[in-house]
Amino acid sequence: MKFQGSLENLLRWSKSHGAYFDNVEFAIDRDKGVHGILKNEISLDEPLIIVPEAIFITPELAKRVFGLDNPIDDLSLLLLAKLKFDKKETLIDGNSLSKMYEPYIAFLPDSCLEIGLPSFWTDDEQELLKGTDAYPRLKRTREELFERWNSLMSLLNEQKKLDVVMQEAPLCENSLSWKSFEAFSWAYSIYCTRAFPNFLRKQSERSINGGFLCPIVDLLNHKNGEKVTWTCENNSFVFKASAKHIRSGEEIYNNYGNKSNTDLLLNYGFVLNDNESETTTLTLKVEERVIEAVNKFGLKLPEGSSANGICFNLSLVTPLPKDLLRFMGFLHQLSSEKNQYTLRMHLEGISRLRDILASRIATFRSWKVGEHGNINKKTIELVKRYRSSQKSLFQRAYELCDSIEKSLIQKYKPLSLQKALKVDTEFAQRLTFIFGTNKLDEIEKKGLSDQVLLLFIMRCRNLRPAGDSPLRFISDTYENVRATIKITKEDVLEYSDLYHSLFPYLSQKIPEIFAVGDYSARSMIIAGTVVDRIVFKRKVNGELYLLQKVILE
Ligand SMILES: C[S@@+](CC[C@H](N)C(=O)[O-])C[C@H]1O[C@@H](n2cnc3c(N)ncnc32)[C@H](O)[C@@H]1O
Repeated sequence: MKFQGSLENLLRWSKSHGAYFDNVEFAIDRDKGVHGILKNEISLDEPLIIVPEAIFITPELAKRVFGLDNPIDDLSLLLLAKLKFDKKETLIDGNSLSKMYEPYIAFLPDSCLEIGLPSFWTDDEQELLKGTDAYPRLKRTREELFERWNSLMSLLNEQKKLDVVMQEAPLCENSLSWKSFEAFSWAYSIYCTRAFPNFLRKQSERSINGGFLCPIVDLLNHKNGEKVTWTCENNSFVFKASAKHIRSGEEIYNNYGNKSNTDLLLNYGFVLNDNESETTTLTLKVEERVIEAVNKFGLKLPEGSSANGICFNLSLVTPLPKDLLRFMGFLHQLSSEKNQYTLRMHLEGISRLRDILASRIATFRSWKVGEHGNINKKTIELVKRYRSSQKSLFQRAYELCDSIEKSLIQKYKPLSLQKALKVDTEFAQRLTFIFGTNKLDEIEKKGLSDQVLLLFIMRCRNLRPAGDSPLRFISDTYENVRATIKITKEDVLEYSDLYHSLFPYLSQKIPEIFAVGDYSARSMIIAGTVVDRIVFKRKVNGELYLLQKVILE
């Protein structure tokens, strides 16, 4: 952290070039670093900070120094690295830029380590992020930066051998060569954490995604949702904050854009507690043919979806996107539901999604910091906060699965097996004889629910319920399956043991039920398909439902 002296020096320097911030005081503390505090309350449209263009560091300046025109940010980074690390003065039209910017450069954090972007953490520290959204992105950043630096060096005819080793955490000591990858990494970290978008200065060039450095305004910390305005007028950067909510003595925040903790962590090296803009990614993998079928079915998948992964974005506002729910439902479509999206698919999809979310949460819960390794304590704390905010989002999505499932059950009121058995008390009473209990929860605990369902479905068919009976749709579904099913050898093998464990024993012991109608092995196989088509098990309480086909919009 910088000392008060270098901050005062910077403030004096900026004022001598015409910067204005009379109602702002800048302070340094251990947790917040440098930050701005409101000295006097002012009216809403009064600027808090004005910085003249003369002290910006811009791509145009870099272009003039190097006499090159390409690529926009990389030359700016090189200029910054030159201003900090080059022992020789950087001159422009005979004037020394090094002297001009000395108070600003001297104030900036000295090393990548101090700036703290995860891309420059030690390998052991980076491993702490494994399994989060940040991990693959931070690996890419470092590699891309290395490529950018390499091409810049070729441009300057300074081509380094490609086997230059990327150091674990570039040290950025003052003795570094200004053209080194380490110096470039330092400049990148400074730009990443402090630069403003170029299009603010050149409104006509919105496509320019590079940045410029604007001293003083870059001393303000960030808060999501803070109402601030940035404008470039009369050759100056004008910063206004909605000072309505700020009292004198309180911190003035900037707003770097409402960002998720992954973005804040990777680009600024911190995270926010209770971040309202938090997002996370749920990546699901399916085969290419499934993706084709999903597209054909007309479901929208996130951009870039492929067999390598479909990345659904979960946010605090929308923890469970509709497209994700539909996709999960589609994965459980049966051939009898071709071109349809049914309540059963929807419930089954939600239930499976809940399992996936539960396993993500369990992975977050079981995460532990290894005992050894080159790891800074502050980094551990930061990663813990980041992981905890990501876990909360998965947790929220998980809880939402439960509440959506509950409201669907309340809305469509499907027939529970419990209720269905009340319609056929004769069958229900025999359950104690067959399974040792007629309590469904005990039967479920013994893992015998499937047998109850098969027997009950065969029974429903043999009962031939009347048109207005709540059990009628079960026998209708049975008939439907019977008319179309093609029984294979595998089906016979699958049900053989179970069938012979129950029959002819049941037909002999309870003939009033199991000797009336068709209780053949074939009938059990048909009932098995009926179970697939109509049964839904609510995992929260183990309750079994028999669903009539409901097609959802
Ligand atoms: C533009 S600078 C702001 C001034 C900075 N505090 C300093 O000491 O120079 C951005 C850096 O400030 C820190 N920062 C900004 N907002 C923060 C916040 N809300 N919580 C923690 N750190 C923050 C981060 O290190 C970030 O990379």
